[in-house]
Amino acid sequence: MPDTPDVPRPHAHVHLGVFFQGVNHTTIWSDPASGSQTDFETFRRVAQTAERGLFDAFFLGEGLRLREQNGRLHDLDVVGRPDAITQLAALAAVTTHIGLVATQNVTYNDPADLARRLASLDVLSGGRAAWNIVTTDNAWTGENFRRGGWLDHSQRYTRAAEFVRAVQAIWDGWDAPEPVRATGGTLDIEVTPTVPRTAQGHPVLFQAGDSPDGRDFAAGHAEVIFSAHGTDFDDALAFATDVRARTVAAGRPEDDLKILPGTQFVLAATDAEARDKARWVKEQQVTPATALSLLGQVWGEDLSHYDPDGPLPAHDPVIEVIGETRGSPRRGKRPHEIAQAWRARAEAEHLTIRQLVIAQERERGFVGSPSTVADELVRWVRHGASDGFNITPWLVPSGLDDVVDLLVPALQERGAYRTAYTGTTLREHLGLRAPLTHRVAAAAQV
Ligand SMILES: Cc1cc2nc3c(=O)[nH]c(=O)nc-3n(C[C@H](O)[C@H](O)[C@H](O)COP(=O)(O)O)c2cc1C
Repeated sequence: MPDTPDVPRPHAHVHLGVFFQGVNHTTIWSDPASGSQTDFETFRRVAQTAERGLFDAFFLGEGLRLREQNGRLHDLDVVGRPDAITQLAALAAVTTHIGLVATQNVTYNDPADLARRLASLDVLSGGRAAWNIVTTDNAWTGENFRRGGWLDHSQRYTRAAEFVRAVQAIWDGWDAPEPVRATGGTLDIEVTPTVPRTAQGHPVLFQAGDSPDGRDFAAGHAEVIFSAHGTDFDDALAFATDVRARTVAAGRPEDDLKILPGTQFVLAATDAEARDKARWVKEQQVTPATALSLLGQVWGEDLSHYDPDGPLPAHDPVIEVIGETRGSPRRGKRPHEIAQAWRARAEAEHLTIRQLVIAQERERGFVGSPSTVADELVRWVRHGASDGFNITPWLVPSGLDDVVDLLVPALQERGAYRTAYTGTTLREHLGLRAPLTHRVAAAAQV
């Protein structure tokens, strides 16, 4: 790619992570080749494949309580996933370079405990750990914890900032003469650090949360932002531009915060074949049970006795608003309006329940031959729409094989992907500077 102002980052490389989604219907769990979402063998194969592909990181989300709909579990197709830090500790033993990212929330954890567990993972993995900081957007998780309930949106980010400052102080305070004291509206603690400093200073800080408060929090504290802007270039560029402006406003260089959107790749020998495959993937993702479960969220009742290959319910939804707190991506929206639009579409296009739910599924990610997708990824990073991608394979554990065997070489041919790991820590893989608190401390000493 030529060195022109039209290409603002002509030498930028693509960073890749793999997002193992333990629940949700992005992964096809019904395929005969699918592994179990709780079996270590599935995690091991995905992590080792990603490491073979020289990925920066293996990434796990977190859910401390199963999703519910009208008092019933409604995780789609599979239910339950093991604790992230425990899984990653096991993976540290069977990998050598890949970063290990644990999503952990700040609403229900405690800083001293979480600082210790994350630092332990970082020490034991030789500086490969990261913490994806989330606030958790549902109330029912709070019922699991002694504080009960949850915090409202702005309080969650106040708590997040106090929590992260406390954790960093604990990590940085390892050799300090006095215990670390951290106070604020949501905490008041005095901690003697228990784990030595790590090979990368301290774990890398990721963040996932998309509101203005969430973006400001990332701009102030995080080193990588995991976003949901991973399908449309213009949308991703607008997000990246906004986040970089916030990073500069927080007094940091704009490239201090790397942007890795979650996304999905469907690859085949030709673009046309990939489009056919993408249609098939979408159909497999929405199983009959998933179609009825997603429909039930809109109607506000259990519709599992309906025929997924039959028409939509003739009656209206039994709720006025889709519950804020029960794990629906359409939460807060008006079910009567959605039902009306869905019925109209089903009638006009002669769609059954399942066909309609499939048609309503949003596009996710990139579809094409390895060379088409590689060109597109290079365009994204070299035009600043992201620094790379956090890929959710649609099948585990084998769904990453073609990415590593076909897409990675295509990126390497374009000079946009490493050909070997040059460092050992996740901070080095991502090209990050020293932790922010270390730089601030060093500047204060000059
Ligand atoms: C891409 C992305 C991934 C997320 N992953 C998780 C997760 O694994 N566990 C969790 O509890 N919350 C997760 N969240 C939710 C956030 O923690 C946050 O509670 C939610 O986005 C609401 O905050 P916001 O209004 O700032 O976006 C995620 C959010 C985003 C945008």
